[in-house]
Amino acid sequence: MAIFGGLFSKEKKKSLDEGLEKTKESFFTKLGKAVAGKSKVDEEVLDELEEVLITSDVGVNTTIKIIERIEERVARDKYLGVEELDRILREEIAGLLAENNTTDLSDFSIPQNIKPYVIMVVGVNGVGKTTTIGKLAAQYKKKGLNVLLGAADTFRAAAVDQIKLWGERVGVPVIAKGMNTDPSAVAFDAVKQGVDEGADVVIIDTAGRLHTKVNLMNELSKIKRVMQKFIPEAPHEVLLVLDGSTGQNAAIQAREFTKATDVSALAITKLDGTAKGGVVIGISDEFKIPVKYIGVGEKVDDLQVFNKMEFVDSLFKKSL
Ligand SMILES: Nc1nc2c(ncn2[C@@H]2O[C@H](COP(=O)(O)OP(=O)(O)OP(=O)(O)O)[C@@H](O)[C@H]2O)c(=O)[nH]1
Repeated sequence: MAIFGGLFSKEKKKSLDEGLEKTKESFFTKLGKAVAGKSKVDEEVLDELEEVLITSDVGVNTTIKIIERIEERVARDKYLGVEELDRILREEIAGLLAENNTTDLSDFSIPQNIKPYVIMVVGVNGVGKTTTIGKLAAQYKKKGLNVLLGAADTFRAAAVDQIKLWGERVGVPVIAKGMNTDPSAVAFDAVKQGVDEGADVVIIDTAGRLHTKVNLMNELSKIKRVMQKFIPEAPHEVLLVLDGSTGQNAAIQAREFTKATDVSALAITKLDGTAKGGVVIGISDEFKIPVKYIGVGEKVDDLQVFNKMEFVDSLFKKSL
């Protein structure tokens, strides 16, 4: 597979620790300030900790849960030294995420008994949808799967060009009809071709117009209806892409989208360039939909399969 010699970087793959560097740095700086000069975890320290979690984009509801758990521990253990706060916080966050019964993927895999496995990708403009599709296609291709992409984001000419470019880079066919064509017609053709040619995975890009607009939701419903003419169960996955660097905005988008369409998986991108990575904790806690992927860079191999415990471990590992 010569193409991957050039496609996947020869440099050492970016680790999760590297990807979360900014989040970690900011989090521990704030935490350090919060406990400076204190010896035990008391109400004042907990108030400061609450502030640290909220300003780290963990989200209000998840922050309250974490603080309540630590309060219970303080009440139980009577005395907790501030030097234990890191460990306790890590345990409580890990415990909280473990209670969300979503299953983490172990690698980039798709169910073996579904062919083609149809993934419809949704999300607002600029969150990294097309990039995520390209990265996913590359991972599936690397596994020897036949992938086909559908350029159903026909709202902007650049979106069609961008996905075509990814198709060329990765070496997978792209079904496109150009700008302003009917997105459901593109989805129809992509799924039909996927079936005709025995593709393993069909990934459909969709327009990222404002999720509050009823017409976008109608459009997504139409795309679904049309592909269901070929495969009644399609799409097998609706992947919502969120931009992690927008912090709480990403959580708001997740709420809006999940109300409007049956999202079945989440991808949170751009964690490398931000100190707002705490948003992943809030989103993993709040939604019963699995966070399947996280983006930690622009390169093709900077998409990682999300693992809750690895994420928490990495967040609390202080140095690289
Ligand atoms: N640093 C970083 N940049 C990313 C990541 N994922 C995507 N990007 C960048 O984010 C920008 C937007 O990504 P696109 O894939 O064009 O986003 P989109 O949602 O398809 O946007 P539209 O095509 O405008 O709808 C691009 O410059 C990507 O390279 C990531 O994980 N880390």
